[in-house]
Amino acid sequence: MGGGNVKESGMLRLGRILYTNVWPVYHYFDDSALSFPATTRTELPAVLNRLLLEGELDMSPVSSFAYGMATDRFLLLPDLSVSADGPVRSILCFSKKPFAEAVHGRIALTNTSATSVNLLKIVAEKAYGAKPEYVTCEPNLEEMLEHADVALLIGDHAIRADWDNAGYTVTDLGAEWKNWTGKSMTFAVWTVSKAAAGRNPERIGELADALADSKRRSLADVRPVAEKAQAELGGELAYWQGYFENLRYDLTRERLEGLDLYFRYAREMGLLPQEAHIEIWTDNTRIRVNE
Ligand SMILES: C=C(O[C@@H]1C=C(C(=O)O)C=C[C@H]1O)C(=O)O
Repeated sequence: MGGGNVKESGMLRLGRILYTNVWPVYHYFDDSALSFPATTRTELPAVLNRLLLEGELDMSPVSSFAYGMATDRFLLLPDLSVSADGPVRSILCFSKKPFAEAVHGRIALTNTSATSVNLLKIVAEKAYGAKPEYVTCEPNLEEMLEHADVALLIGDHAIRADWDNAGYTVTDLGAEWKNWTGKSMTFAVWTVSKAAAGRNPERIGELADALADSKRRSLADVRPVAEKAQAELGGELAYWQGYFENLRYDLTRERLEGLDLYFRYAREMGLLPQEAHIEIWTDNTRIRVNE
């Protein structure tokens, strides 16, 4: 069945990030329990970014940078993000020399990310005054460091590489951003296309509620999510509990300030083609009903 048919049948096309960091938002979410038909594609962030921007998805978490590329066509679901107010633990630079030295050389960037690769460019060039050379690579640490001074990995690739760390210096990009700007950093946001939001506001409301509800239940007790992560990826239960408790899944004023600054720097460096104006979806139908 082609994309056109899916659209005509009223199916809502959802995305989901493949990495463990989004699990609290999905642990108690079931797309088949929604009152309307929906399909979910689970992919690496870079793939979801492309699918969303090409109009192949109606609602998806994506790299916040990808949202910044097209704020005119998309809205953010409220109170959802993958953020960190300091160390994130899974967005890591590996280097053989201290980061402040290595950052002036050659940087290997994972091809799975958009937010973090641009965050590293901002930090390297604005905070460290570096003019590095960048190469984009598959997320394989040993291969990356054969040809580069710094390797950036994100998500589960970063977590596994950190566990196997063979003595590399590890620099957490969330911590770098916080130390430099004093702000939190938002890596992923849940976006809905303005077209889909206009067509089906009730469905978007139901979806936003279901995701928020799953998140609330997961964060009230992260143990079940941490146990699932341990069963599927290994590691210690305490590691996963600490990992999920450290991440921020909200979209408060503080998060938006951090994201806004990131977009501003990205624009200044020519990484974003235009200014990014953040706009959050609100359920106008519900407000009208309640008035
Ligand atoms: C916290 C993380 O955030 C991820 C980072 C992304 C990016 O750099 O583009 C995209 C989605 C997020 O899930 C992580 O990967 O560890």
